Amino acid sequence: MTKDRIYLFDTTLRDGQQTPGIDFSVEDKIAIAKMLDDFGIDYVEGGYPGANPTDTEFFASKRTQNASFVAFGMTKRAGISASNDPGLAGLIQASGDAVCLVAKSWDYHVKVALGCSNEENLDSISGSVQAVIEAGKEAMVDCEHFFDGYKNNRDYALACARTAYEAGARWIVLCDTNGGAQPSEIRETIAALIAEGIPGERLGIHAHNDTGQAVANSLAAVEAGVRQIQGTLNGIGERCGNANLVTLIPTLMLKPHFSDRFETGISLEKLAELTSLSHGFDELLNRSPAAQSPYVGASAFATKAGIHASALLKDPRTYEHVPPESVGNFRKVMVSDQGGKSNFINALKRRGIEVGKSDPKLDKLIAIVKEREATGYAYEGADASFELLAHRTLGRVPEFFSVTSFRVMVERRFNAMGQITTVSEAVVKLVVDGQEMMSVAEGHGPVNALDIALRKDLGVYQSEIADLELVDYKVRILNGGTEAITRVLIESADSDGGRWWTVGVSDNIIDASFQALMDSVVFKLMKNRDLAGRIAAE
Ligand SMILES: CC(=O)SCCNC(=O)CCNC(=O)[C@H](O)C(C)(C)COP(=O)(O)OP(=O)(O)OC[C@H]1O[C@@H](n2cnc3c(N)ncnc32)[C@H](O)[C@@H]1OP(=O)(O)O
Ligand SMILES: CC(=O)C(=O)O
Repeated sequence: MTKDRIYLFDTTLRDGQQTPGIDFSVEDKIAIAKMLDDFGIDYVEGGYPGANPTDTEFFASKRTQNASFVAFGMTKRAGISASNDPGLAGLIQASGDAVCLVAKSWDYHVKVALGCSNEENLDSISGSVQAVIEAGKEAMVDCEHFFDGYKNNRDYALACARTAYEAGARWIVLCDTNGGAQPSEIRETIAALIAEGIPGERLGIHAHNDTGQAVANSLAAVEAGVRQIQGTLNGIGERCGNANLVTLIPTLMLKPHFSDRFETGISLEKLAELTSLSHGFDELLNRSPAAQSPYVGASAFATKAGIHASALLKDPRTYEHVPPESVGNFRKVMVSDQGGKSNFINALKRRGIEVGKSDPKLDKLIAIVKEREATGYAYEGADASFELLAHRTLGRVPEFFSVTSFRVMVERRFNAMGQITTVSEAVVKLVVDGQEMMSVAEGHGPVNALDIALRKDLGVYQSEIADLELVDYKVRILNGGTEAITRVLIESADSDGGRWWTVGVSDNIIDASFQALMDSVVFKLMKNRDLAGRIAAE
């Protein structure tokens, strides 16, 4: 059976740019356009040339090799011809293969926002589309507020779509601009439009997520007959965002309900890069990927529940709707107080630690983890501390060094210039190879001072930890008040590209930090000896 082609249109660089808090530079835009182009997106909408210096510079040359490069802008103003409208001229002259024109399709907006007659708006649509086509470019029209317009004045909304179609627009894109439409309304409206003679292969959908249904509305539109979907990476966009292409693409490609009938321009090999595309984009935005994102989140294929882990290990299909590797993600069976033996055996096996299901040491490890989690530890986010605990319980951690005591002082005083200054100093006493040593250090804060002192002189091990770096430090107060229990999580990295998390818990923040720092250093020494850190994918 031949499949219908679904065209994917990305508006990350245009509607995504309208997200509060997001402001791309030209360099960002170049990098994102390349990511989208390499991935196999059909249309990359780059922005609004002429609206601001960034977009104008971005459109100085074509920024995609395979994807169609699209300039966005509004239809010509009423009362002037297309050739006399400087805004439209700027769009047409900008580098790019296509122009996407935003046009009013709700008569209320024509009256209130444009202040012209309904006929003048229709004339702006046809005149602008014709001007784009005459310039040798593909024209498409984003019918703004189409679904609201259809509810309020069906005939006028249809007239706008028909005018764009008859003027030769390749795509007439139906926009749920305010994001309030429901899937059933989308389906019914599109069916009516197709019944009026505008074919589905010329229709697109642009859905906003104000009721959390942008993806559902886009899929409903496809079921109703549209063949172009507009959306953004990770669902960014104005207000609550746009339809998330990172969710839509795997649904179209992996769910038989869609994949039996439709195909996209993306290969299955590229689909396996989806998680890296999504996370790479978050990296560029300087934000952490959302753990619960469908398909690509760190939790998308994770389980803490013992019953789930047990079944997953027998056959992953028991608790997975698609194979994680199909989207470049991976299965994660975590250890926590929600886990049973299967979680632990699997987590240990991944780290190269074999233990039998009936080994009493396994029961002991599970009991320790559950007991510690009850007091505030969280091993699911502290892989290295879990691994060390497992090695210790199974009796396999060398005694590299021991800390006999530490002391941390924080002093607030006036400096020589008479300004108030806060100084942190730490003293650590430890025994390495039978030799007692003492290190003193000052730091930006008490934890920093302690870290520097601990790692200042580790005797024979000093050169081994030279490339150890602390890259993140998180503190969580587990119950209120100044005598609260504190959980500290530390992320460490080394020059091999290794990254690991350690945890400490105490009613004293310095003590909690010390535990996490100690685990980090010991883990590094174990890792250097290939005794830890050999984590295999599940
Ligand atoms: C639903 C959407 O997401 S549509 C995209 C929205 N995105 C943006 O607006 C981002 C980029 N926009 C901009 O930088 C500016 O709006 C510009 C540069 C395009 C225009 O700036 P200005 O000329 O100062 O106009 P301003 O932004 O104040 O108002 C928009 C004008 O366009 C008119 N207009 C709006 N939509 C259309 C349309 N589809 N066709 C013709 N004219 C339109 C409005 O009536 C208004 O005209 P007025 O100034 O005579 O009242
Ligand atoms: C065009 C557009 O972004 C909208 O109508 O939402």
